[in-house]
Amino acid sequence: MASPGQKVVLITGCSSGIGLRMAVMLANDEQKRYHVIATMRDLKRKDKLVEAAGDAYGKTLSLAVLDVCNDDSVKQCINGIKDRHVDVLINNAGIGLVGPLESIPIEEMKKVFETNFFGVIRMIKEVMPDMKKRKGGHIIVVSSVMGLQGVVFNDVYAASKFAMEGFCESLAVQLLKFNVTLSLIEPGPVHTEFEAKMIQDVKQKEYPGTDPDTVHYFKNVYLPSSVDIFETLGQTPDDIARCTKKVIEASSPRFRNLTNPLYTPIVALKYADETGGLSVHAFYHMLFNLGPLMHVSMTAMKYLTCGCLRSRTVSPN
Ligand SMILES: NC(=O)C1=CN([C@@H]2O[C@H](COP(=O)(O)OP(=O)(O)OC[C@H]3O[C@@H](n4cnc5c(N)ncnc54)[C@H](OP(=O)(O)O)[C@@H]3O)[C@@H](O)[C@H]2O)C=CC1
Ligand SMILES: CC1=C(/C=C/C(C)=C/C=C/C(C)=C/C=O)C(C)(C)CCC1
Repeated sequence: MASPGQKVVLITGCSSGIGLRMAVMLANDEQKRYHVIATMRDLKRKDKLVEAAGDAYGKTLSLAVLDVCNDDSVKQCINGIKDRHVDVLINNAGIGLVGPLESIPIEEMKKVFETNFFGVIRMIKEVMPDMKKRKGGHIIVVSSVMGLQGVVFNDVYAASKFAMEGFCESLAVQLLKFNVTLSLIEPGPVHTEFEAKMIQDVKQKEYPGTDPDTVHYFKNVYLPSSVDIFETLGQTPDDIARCTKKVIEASSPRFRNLTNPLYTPIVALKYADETGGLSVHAFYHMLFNLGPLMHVSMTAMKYLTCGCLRSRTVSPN
């Protein structure tokens, strides 16, 4: 239970990756300002978190079951908290989906929206009314740079994060009236199970219903570039946890928080040309023309800082 003066922080998806490191970092705050309720859908996966939390486990960190896709699970978890009082809600749970669109069953796409979009909404709907009543609270949503700029072969995942961005932009204005803050965390590539699951998934899949050219572009052009981007620009889950802690502790937290300055130019491109042509053609050129010749991430960085970018990207060829 939280001690007087401690903020109650509830985090979703703490069995691995970013959620796990956020829980550990906040629970080990030197000034003991937080009581962390680290949630996961399956407590059988708790060992890594418990080990990483060390002495904080059972003191400033407690565990609870929560599946963001299940109404009853969300209600039960929040009802189990003293006075249903959550000061900071961190919506972190999420799943990826990558591959040629033709090969992905609609059911799999719905699972992505059910987790990344409706999962967050389900959490906010449960916690927000109490925050509004108390005239205080902070809702954090782990979105992604792919919520701001789409990436080839990540069509549905990017769409789920774009949906989240629109939802949050709309809700943030109303919440301000109730002194409730809403912040988005926008990580670029991060080394977690998310990346490992993607690589594992790709190895197993056959891509039925997809023409050989598309499979070739996905496997032999996109994937090596993606691996290269992760290697060159990838952050650690601790980087994201540190950034999120700063957002929680800021006197006036920003609405959008990009975590990776190296990735920022890739996102900024769309704001340089409102027609959208610049980013579509720049990414085409980087992937299909420059990518196979050298490391795409190095090329991307040089390319994006080049003054003649616009004239080089009006035509894809
Ligand atoms: N890694 C990256 O490159 C980036 C990740 N992000 C975002 O960061 C967030 C965390 O991902 P990351 O740590 O990288 O990936 P991980 O796969 O390591 O962690 C995802 C977590 O979400 C949990 N989860 C999935 N579905 C549910 C559910 N229905 N209910 C509760 N928990 C669930 C997983 O639990 P379980 O163990 O049960 O599967 C796991 O704990 C996601 O929202 C992701 O979109 C954003 C930008 C980049
Ligand atoms: C291939 C490729 C790209 C890949 C970007 C990737 C792979 C980003 C991954 C982001 C993640 C994993 C976000 C998670 O939410 C760029 C840079 C757009 C440039 C064009 C070619």
